[in-house]
Amino acid sequence: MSRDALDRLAATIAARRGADPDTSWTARLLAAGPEKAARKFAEEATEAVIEAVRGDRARLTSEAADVMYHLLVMLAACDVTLDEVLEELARREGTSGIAEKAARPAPEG
Ligand SMILES: N=c1c2ncn([C@@H]3O[C@H](COP(=O)(O)OP(=O)(O)OP(=O)(O)O)[C@@H](O)[C@H]3O)c2ncn1[C@@H]1O[C@H](COP(=O)(O)O)[C@@H](O)[C@H]1O
Repeated sequence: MSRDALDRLAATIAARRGADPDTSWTARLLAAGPEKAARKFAEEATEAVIEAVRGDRARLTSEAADVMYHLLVMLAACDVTLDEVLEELARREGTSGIAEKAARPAPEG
């Protein structure tokens, strides 16, 4: 999926806020709140993990698409934009993963 396609999907998800939950899965998830979206993301991630461990490439590809879609819905439910996530990835470019981990903000609460 190109960056354009990812942007279009994020825009579609944002536009579904307040849409009819009977006709839009995205609207249904957003109306249910961040916890539902987060649980659905975790469920889809687990399904992707299972396919990765099983080594089923085609099913992993399909589950990974579900994961990416549900990640975007969870971010939207939490008012975090795709641009913010991509900016964070860009900020990390060229730094080692070990140094980056040490510099991460501590979790709130
Ligand atoms: N990429 C997706 C996408 N991937 C998965 N899903 C939906 O995610 C849902 C969850 O899948 P499950 O198999 O877990 O469904 P389920 O078991 O019935 O759900 P639960 O009972 O567990 O809650 C299904 O209804 C899938 O259709 C998606 N729904 C929407 N999109 C994209 O979002 C756009 C807008 O969709 P709507 O909001 O539905 O108009 C679409 O055009 C697509 O581009």
